[in-house]
Amino acid sequence: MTEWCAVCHAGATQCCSSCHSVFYCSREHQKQHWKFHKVQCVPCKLNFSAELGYHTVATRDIQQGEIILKEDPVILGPKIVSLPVCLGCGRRIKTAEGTEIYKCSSCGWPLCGPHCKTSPLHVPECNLMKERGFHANINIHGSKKEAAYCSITPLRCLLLKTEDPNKYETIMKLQSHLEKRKDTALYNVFKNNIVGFLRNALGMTEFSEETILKVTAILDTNSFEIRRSEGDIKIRGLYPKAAMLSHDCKPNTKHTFRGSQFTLELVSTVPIKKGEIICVTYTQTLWGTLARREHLKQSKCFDCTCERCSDAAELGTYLGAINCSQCKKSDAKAQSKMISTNPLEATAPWKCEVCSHTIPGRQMAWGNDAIRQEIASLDKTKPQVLEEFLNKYKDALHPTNGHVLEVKYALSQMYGNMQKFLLSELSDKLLERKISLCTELLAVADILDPGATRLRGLLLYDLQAAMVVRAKRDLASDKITKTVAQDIMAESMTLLQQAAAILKTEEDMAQLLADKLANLSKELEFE
Ligand SMILES: C[S@@+](CC[C@H](N)C(=O)[O-])C[C@H]1O[C@@H](n2cnc3c(N)ncnc32)[C@H](O)[C@@H]1O
Repeated sequence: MTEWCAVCHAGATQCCSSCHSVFYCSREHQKQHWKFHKVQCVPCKLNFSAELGYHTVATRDIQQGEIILKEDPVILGPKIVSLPVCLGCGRRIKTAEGTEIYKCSSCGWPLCGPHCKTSPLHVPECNLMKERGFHANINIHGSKKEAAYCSITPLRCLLLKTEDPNKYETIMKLQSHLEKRKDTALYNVFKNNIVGFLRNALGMTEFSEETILKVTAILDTNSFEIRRSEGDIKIRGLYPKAAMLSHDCKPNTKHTFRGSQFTLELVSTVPIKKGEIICVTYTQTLWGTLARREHLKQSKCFDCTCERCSDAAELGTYLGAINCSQCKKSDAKAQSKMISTNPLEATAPWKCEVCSHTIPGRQMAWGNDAIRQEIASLDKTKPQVLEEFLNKYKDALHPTNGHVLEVKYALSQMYGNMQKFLLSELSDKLLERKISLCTELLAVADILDPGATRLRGLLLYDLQAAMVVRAKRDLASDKITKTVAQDIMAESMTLLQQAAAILKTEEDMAQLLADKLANLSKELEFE
């Protein structure tokens, strides 16, 4: 196929080596065009299909760990249901016993302090509320989520209509699924509180109920959740280019949010071939298919049919599986697994792979909900509570069932990291437990969240740290020779280097890992 020069439209002989999607007749024209092209130069392009709608595909082979896209948000704001956050910077507002929280003197919304009053994020809404005579009266109670925040991000989008019409138009072009959402129980609630607040309390009658609900639905369909442990931030943002990424339950990218602008950085976690779809996950990797598909249907209005969802064994991980109660009666050792007879149909019966015992799909869904609620109610500060949970369900749930993995992951993070369970203070038994938890979780992550993913990075980091402590103890008690200890230390160094390569894009981990690598290098030099 003939390509044409982006500058003079003559037949082109060369293309941009970075994105492979713009062509030139000569080096001179490529140089001339760079000042326009550099802002659009990404190794991906937009495609459309009946199944996915708009989605993004690679325009050249992309290596693992490459930055594919950097994008600033067009809007940032609180989530629909949010813990109290500062409307100036997005940080969590914490209330200490007996202390007053700071509130904006103009509009009454909680802020970190006077400096956040003039934040560009907050000024437009603050001016509007002041102008319309609205003063918020929010009482913050500890860590209770506040429904009042639900209107703020839609309000910020609507204010762009006059402040920045181009951004407003970009937002309004995004997919909303409004027709599917409109008559749901959730959107009936939004009619009262978001539409009611904006039109009645703020007098924004220039925006119809339909437009306000559309903006709300666009946010629900396209927002990225922004989590940052540093600064305790959990808000949402709209990134129109990144919003074109489709979902897959085994994604090939990860993303982080950098700096005070919350710039989204999309990084490939595995090598991606030219023409392949570049995807993210809109849900949780360690959830089973029933839970993931239900979440995607509710929040993003589609039925996921990806390779993982279509496979009852979840690519061999058996993440949704339970143990068969009938088989166990005849053979206590058998771990016969029950999996769905049709994973793309939530009500399909589940069947034992060995004895054909079946249970209705609805019963599985109830069981999963009950266990999810039980996990939510567990005291996550006490490892023994989580160990008791695992013990209680060891006969019923398969060892790699998503509920079990969620609790095992929490335990792997507690052992070695929390007060009274610091790595150097762990008993030999608990140290062994930490190593086996990390190893088990890594085996699943290697399949479902492979490559340079945060989950694998954190697990590799934790695993190597525990291996180093165990090797030192074993050497001190003459259980192993110095040569064996050195081999283990070298293996740990390899794991740490892998973790560092994966987590170097994570702002909160980069420095910690650099220090760790330096320390371990010194230890490796030991006699
Ligand atoms: C953030 S938007 C992505 C852009 C969207 N495809 C468009 O055309 O504007 C999310 C929506 O894309 C569609 N989508 C994304 N991933 C999908 C998938 N794996 N299967 C089916 N639809 C998908 C769904 O309609 C979903 O609500």
